[in-house]
Amino acid sequence: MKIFSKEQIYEGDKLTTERQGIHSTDLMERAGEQIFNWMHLRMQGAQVPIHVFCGIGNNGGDGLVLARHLILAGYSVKTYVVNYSHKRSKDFLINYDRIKNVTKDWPILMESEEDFPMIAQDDIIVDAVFGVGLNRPVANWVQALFRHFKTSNAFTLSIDIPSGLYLDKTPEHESGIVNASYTLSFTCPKLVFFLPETAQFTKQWEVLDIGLDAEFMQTTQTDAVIIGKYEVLPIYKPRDPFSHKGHFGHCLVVGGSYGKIGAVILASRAALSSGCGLVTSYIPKCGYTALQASFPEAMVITDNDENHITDIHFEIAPSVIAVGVGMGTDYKTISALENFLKHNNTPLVIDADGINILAKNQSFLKLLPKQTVLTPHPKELERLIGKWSDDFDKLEKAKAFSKKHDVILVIKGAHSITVYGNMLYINSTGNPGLATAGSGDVLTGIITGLISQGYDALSATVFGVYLHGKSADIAVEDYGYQSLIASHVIEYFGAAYLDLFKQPEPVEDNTENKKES
Ligand SMILES: NC(=O)C1=CN([C@@H]2O[C@H](COP(=O)(O)OP(=O)(O)OC[C@H]3O[C@@H](n4cnc5c(N)ncnc54)[C@H](OP(=O)(O)O)[C@@H]3O)[C@@H](O)[C@H]2O)[C@@H](O)CC1
Ligand SMILES: [K+]
Repeated sequence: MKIFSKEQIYEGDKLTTERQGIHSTDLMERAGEQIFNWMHLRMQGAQVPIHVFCGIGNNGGDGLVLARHLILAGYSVKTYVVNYSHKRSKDFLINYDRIKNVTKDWPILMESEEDFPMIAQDDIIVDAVFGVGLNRPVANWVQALFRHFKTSNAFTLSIDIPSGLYLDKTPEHESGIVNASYTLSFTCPKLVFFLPETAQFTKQWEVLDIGLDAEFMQTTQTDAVIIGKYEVLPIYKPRDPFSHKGHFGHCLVVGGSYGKIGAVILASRAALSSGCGLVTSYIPKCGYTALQASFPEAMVITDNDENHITDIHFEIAPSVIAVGVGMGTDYKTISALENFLKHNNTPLVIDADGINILAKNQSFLKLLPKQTVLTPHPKELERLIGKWSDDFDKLEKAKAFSKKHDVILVIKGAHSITVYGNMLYINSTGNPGLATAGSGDVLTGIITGLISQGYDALSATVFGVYLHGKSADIAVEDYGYQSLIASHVIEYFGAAYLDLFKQPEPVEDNTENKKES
């Protein structure tokens, strides 16, 4: 699913009215009606007090349309205008008149804290104060209103975006943002729903289709995409019934150190379970028995050193090499990595201490083959690209780093984001159960295994991140968040692959994107 920019949203709006021969007020009517239908389906006429807070722009206009429909359907509604500016939008004013014609009274005007109404815990708040048009800090009294929403503990439904969130930057003050229980977003989800600093402001979200022009939706290129089943299905390579293991490549996993051989076992098993033909693990001597005993499908090459990788030298011709899991940053390992990189032309996936070594020795970066995949967690990313001031700055720095070194970066997190050049691929699968030892090693193995099967590095990364999360989503049904461990994620890969061909999820459902409340 595409994530449109602010400019693209306004452009889509304009094109739709032109091409469908409708007025912008009609589009607003559709938007408000969609929200009404969503609420009506769930509330079935229940007489719960609903407080609809409207701004003075088009987000407020949506709120007025909704309030009118709710009133006409017999709900108990109070409508407020949060009068933060006198510059009212044209479509707001049209709907301001329309609601007056229905209620024979103007909505309640709010201009300061004295105007705040009582809101009981069992009431419903509709937040139509600011939409995507927010472009400067929210006035203090409006921030106080948002705090008033929060302290009421009432269910808060935000229209399009929780008010106070910008589309393209991190807000100045956390207290100036509505804490939405649910957000109904038009046309596409917003990037801020996926970033660590702002994701917390909506517990769940859903996209409502307001019928924007189909050609615009299909042909507009966006620089951010959400990766769900529909996006990965075209990537999937079906198996030829006459294929044999030689067709799916040979992965070499280099890593491990005394006490951290398990990381290599996990990555190697994950590579094989993701479908590669052969796996060889390259480890210090101390891990030989553990690896052979726990993972008999692997072949093993040992370093001359007992406890560390000190030389990366082999006679085989792998199709892809993973480096770094459990490897440590011993000075002999650093020099082994440098020598290896100087001679290597095979595609690489680098994780964990491999990334830490690159971060401290940035001259090694120019030795990487094109489209090397790096899978840092946030701390490793910071070491690699430097500190960032906020999430948007982080993404800009990651893009610049990716372009400069021609690498694919996976920013691991609740919504892992693959960055390549200017593009962001935001993963929709995964759950808090993945915050557990070894889950990163498993991801490294999957991506490596997919590259060895002939997926290009970017497709392998995007698909690998998706499968990793999907496998955890299926496994968590059996283990719960607390008991899920990295090995389970490997065991459930099969189910994750099979899930690709289950009945496709309906677009409205979006269950992959709903967070735990
Ligand atoms: N295609 C779609 O998706 C559709 C979208 N629709 C809806 O339109 C919404 C966008 O509406 P919008 O452009 O009128 O902006 P909105 O957020 O209502 O803000 C209003 C104005 O407030 C101002 N302002 C900004 N910051 C401020 C501040 N801190 N304090 C005070 N004032 C501030 C700023 O005006 P300015 O003063 O800068 O000229 C801004 O324009 C969108 O989210 C969706 O709900 C649907 O109706 C139909 C189809
Ligand atoms: K809003």
